Amino acid sequence: SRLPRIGSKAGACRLGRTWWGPQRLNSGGRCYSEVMASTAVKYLSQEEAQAVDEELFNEYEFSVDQLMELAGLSCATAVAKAYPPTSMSRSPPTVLVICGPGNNGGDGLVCARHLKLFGYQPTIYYPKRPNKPLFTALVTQCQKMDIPFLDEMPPEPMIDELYDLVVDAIFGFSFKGDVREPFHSILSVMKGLTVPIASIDIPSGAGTQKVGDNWGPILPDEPQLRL
Ligand SMILES: NC(=O)C1=CN([C@@H]2O[C@H](COP(=O)(O)OP(=O)(O)OC[C@H]3O[C@@H](n4cnc5c(N)ncnc54)[C@H](O)[C@@H]3O)[C@@H](O)[C@H]2O)[C@@H](O)CC1
Repeated sequence: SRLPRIGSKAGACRLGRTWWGPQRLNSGGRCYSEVMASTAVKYLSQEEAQAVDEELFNEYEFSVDQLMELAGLSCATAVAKAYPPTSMSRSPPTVLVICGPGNNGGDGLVCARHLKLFGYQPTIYYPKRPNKPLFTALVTQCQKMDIPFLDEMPPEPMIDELYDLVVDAIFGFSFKGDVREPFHSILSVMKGLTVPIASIDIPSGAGTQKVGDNWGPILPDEPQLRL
């Protein structure tokens, strides 16, 4: 069963003053808290999410791996709240984490590691791996925790049969243009899935400028958990 839409982290942001200083996120001359006054959750546009990122790097001097660890842990925590292991049909519940070629994929690797610690049985599909120490280290850490990596994207019926949940860590706010292979084929398979999909930041392939309006060019129109 799919859950109602839930937003947090970079794709959406809770009402109230956030620790990185929401007044910097302006919209039409109004400060962020005014923009959000009438709603409990505000989705961030691509520019807003990137501006938060820039500020964290440049002014607060966070490193990528610090932020990625927090992002992945937050996502695993959100999954565990929305789909507690005790509520799933299998024990331990099985999760397929599909990782893309950028930092969103890195968030997925970290998320998989924490899901394992939270009592899930994650499996990773990571078809396009950047040759950078940050990502090779994340892969090593998952391997050391006996999290298996698939060589191929399983077909739709197999995913529905073998996994309780899919974590979509393919693209975040740097996605643009038409989806290139191998991700076009991967997203086509995901579109037909009946298991719930938890997307990190935004559903992969969705236009970030239309967050909240149009999530469905690639993934199912049904509700998804967005982290
Ligand atoms: N910027 C950062 O350092 C951090 C970013 N994080 C998360 O990572 C995400 C942004 O990371 P990135 O900037 O690496 O970008 P993404 O992970 O969104 O994607 C960039 C990658 O996707 C590929 N790509 C883009 N459009 C494509 C298309 N149409 N078809 C096929 N491939 C395509 C690019 O070539 C690049 O390899 C955010 O959503 C953010 O939450 C977190 O890890 C925290 C740290």
